[in-house]
Amino acid sequence: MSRVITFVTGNIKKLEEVKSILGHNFPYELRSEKIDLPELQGEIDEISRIKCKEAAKHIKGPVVVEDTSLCFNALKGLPGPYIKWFLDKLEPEGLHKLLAGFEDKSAQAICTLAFTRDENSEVILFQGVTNGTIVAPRGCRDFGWDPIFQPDDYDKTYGELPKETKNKISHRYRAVDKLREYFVDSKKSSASKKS
Ligand SMILES: O=c1nc[nH]c2c1ncn2[C@H]1C[C@H](O)[C@@H](COP(=O)(O)OP(=O)(O)OP(=O)(O)O)O1
Ligand SMILES: [Mg+2]
Repeated sequence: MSRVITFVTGNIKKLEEVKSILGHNFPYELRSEKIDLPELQGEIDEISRIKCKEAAKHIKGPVVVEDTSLCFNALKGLPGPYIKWFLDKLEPEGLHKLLAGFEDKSAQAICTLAFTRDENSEVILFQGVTNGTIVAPRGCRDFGWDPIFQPDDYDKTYGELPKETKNKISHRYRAVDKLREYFVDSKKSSASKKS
């Protein structure tokens, strides 16, 4: 496989986090391309697979895409993959208020990375989940719903935690770590085949 993988995303904050989590310990060059890909309705895995195929059609080479869901347990997993549209209209305050009538404020942040070599290859998914609680907004408002998501075992929201801490425990960290492992291992086995 060529040494370049293109990360197709319209979200600069995601890109920053993925690059910082990957660090220098990744055997491929990650380039980014900003394309607003269609995201169909459906289940998380299916949305990611189709988004990835779409990206591969544009790039004509190895691509990775990312889709982030925020699932409220009291709402049986909604907003889930539709979090972007809920956030745009309701802002973090309104998202928190959605749960006003419910005792259960627990939620799951889910990052799904989808990789394919090209349009006709299979799509491989790497998923990371971080459990937490939805709270009234606190902290930095730079990135999406960070101010209302308080990960389990922490008394601060993603928006209050230092970036380095978020990047060690986040849904994105857990997904990127699986992807890195996959590529580091596949690099090792192709190197050993050559020798
Ligand atoms: O760690 C995060 N902390 C807080 N907010 C976050 C995070 N990660 C994604 N988000 C927001 C961005 C978007 O409002 C929605 C996911 O939607 P999602 O379609 O995956 O992202 P997007 O459209 O911004 O970028 P892309 O071009 O990669 O699809 O949640
Ligand atoms: Mg999107």
